[in-house]
Amino acid sequence: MTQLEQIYGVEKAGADYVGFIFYRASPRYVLNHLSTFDIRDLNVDIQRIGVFVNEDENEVLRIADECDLDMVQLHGDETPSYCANISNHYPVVKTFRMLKDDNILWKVNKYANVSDYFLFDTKTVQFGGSGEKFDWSTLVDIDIPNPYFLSGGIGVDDAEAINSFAEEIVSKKLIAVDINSKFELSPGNKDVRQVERFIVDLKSYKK
Ligand SMILES: O=C(O)c1ccccc1NCC(=O)[C@H](O)[C@H](O)COP(=O)(O)O
Repeated sequence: MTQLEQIYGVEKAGADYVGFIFYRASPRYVLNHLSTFDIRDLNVDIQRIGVFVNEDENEVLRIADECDLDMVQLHGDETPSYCANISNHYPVVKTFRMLKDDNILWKVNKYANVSDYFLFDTKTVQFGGSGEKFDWSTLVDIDIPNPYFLSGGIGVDDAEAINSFAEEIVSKKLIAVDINSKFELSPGNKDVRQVERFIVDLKSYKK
């Protein structure tokens, strides 16, 4: 998210989290649009997640403090000891950027005790926000140790497939669906009406 009005819009639509990209190379780099104090002073009842890519640890903590973030999402090649240091201060969402034949458990197990949540995304040179679909069927039958976010190219027409995935045993630990570029008019400019429609489609499953 990069625009205050849209943050209030997605909160009203029922989103549980909003994400802010603190990676300078991203077209969604939030500090080109909002200040850390804008983020801190948001009057929302919604969790604020800061997304970082291979950032200096002290800088992550400085920004998280200044914005009063609720969680830190580590979307690069951060090591388990890096995650452990950050998780002494903030809940950590560790992202795994997956290739088709990756051994998922081998990748995630060493992060189980040093992060609170996992997030599965597609591996691309952009790190994130690529719109490339992650094949979540690769998670079925795997005993994922931590609660996780599903991500990677999710669009408004995926609600039905996600609702089916939610029937799988592996989805017991699925806590949220992370949406991004497929809900944009341009990078960082969200289509709030599409977000509303998607949330209605997902919540109709929950009822
Ligand atoms: O969105 C970005 O520009 C970005 C850049 C670098 C690291 C992470 C980034 N986004 C983080 C996310 O969690 C995205 O929502 C996730 O990659 C999925 O994006 P999309 O494939 O566009 O749905």
